[in-house]
Amino acid sequence: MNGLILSGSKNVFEVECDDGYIRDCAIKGKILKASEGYYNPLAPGDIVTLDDSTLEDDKGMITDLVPRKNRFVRWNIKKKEPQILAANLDYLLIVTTPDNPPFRPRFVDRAIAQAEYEGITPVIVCNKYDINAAREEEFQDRLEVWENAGYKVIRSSARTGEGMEELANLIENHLSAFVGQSGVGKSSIINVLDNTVVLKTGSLSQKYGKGCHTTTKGTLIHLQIDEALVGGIKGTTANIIDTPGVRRFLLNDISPENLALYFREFVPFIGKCNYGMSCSHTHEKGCAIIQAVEEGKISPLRYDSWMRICEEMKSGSFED
Ligand SMILES: Nc1nc2c(ncn2[C@@H]2O[C@H](COP(=O)(O)OP(=O)(O)OP(=O)(O)O)[C@@H](O)[C@H]2O)c(=O)[nH]1
Ligand SMILES: [Zn+2]
Repeated sequence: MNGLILSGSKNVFEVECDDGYIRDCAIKGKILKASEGYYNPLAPGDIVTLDDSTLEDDKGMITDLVPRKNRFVRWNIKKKEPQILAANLDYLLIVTTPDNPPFRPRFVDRAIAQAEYEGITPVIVCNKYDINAAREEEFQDRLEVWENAGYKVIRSSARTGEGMEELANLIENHLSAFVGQSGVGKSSIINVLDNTVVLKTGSLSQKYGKGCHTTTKGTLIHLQIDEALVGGIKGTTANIIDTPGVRRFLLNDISPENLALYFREFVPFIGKCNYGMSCSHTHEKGCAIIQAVEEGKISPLRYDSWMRICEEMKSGSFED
């Protein structure tokens, strides 16, 4: 039988099995090959195979991992290992705010780059759009820069409901993961999309005798989207992985030399510099990327962001 990983830590995983039961499962025998070198072997969104012969009503053993479509990974600076936050995603919803917590465009740019690297579609959800700081020019400019580069930006407020229909229509029938700093409003958004979710997770925990909803680990949640958000249609669902709020988001598996490949609007110019692929795009004469910045084809804000992320990767020191 197969199952879907809802949550888990290093050893025990909550698996929603094809027969509808949710079981606590450990991995049978050695670690899974596909996950060697990672902090966690499995993540919410993973599909696994269970050992039929040892299956109990509430327990089981994981024998295999069904190959992933993609996975969203971050470098876990404390554990010094890459950490898989979610697997098999359709969208990565990068939640940010104009203020409170402070706007961190580079957090968003890093998350976009990592999503591009993994082949996941990133979407920027600018929550708390109701607050005054959202009116500031610098902030508005950034949102436009992302839009001009080809990314979808949803201006949302869990407080006023703005943008919630747009978000609901995007995520319906898909699997998406939220990433963002702590306090940007991920849980609040989920509660607006489905105001029964708290109740539902509560009864689920009760049924299985444990409190499974902590914010320290990612959890896959089945949403029944509020019908008012989807044109009055009942029974619209979406799957969401709520990842723990992170203060910093560090890139994994991407080198400073390759970073430009994951800045979408840089790609048409890569390889066209006078020094070809050995160009560092920082000072060289005849650099196609610098020229694109000068001609307004690449935003100076994104170029600056790219340069700072390159520098922090080389130096190993991170500001925000
Ligand atoms: N003004 C305003 N406040 C909001 C909005 N969304 C959330 N908040 C507030 O922001 C605070 C943090 O919201 P949460 O939903 O707990 O944030 P979170 O991203 O889930 O935080 P973590 O669980 O720590 O990762 C709460 O006090 C919310 O009431 C919004 O759209 N506008
Ligand atoms: Zn160049």
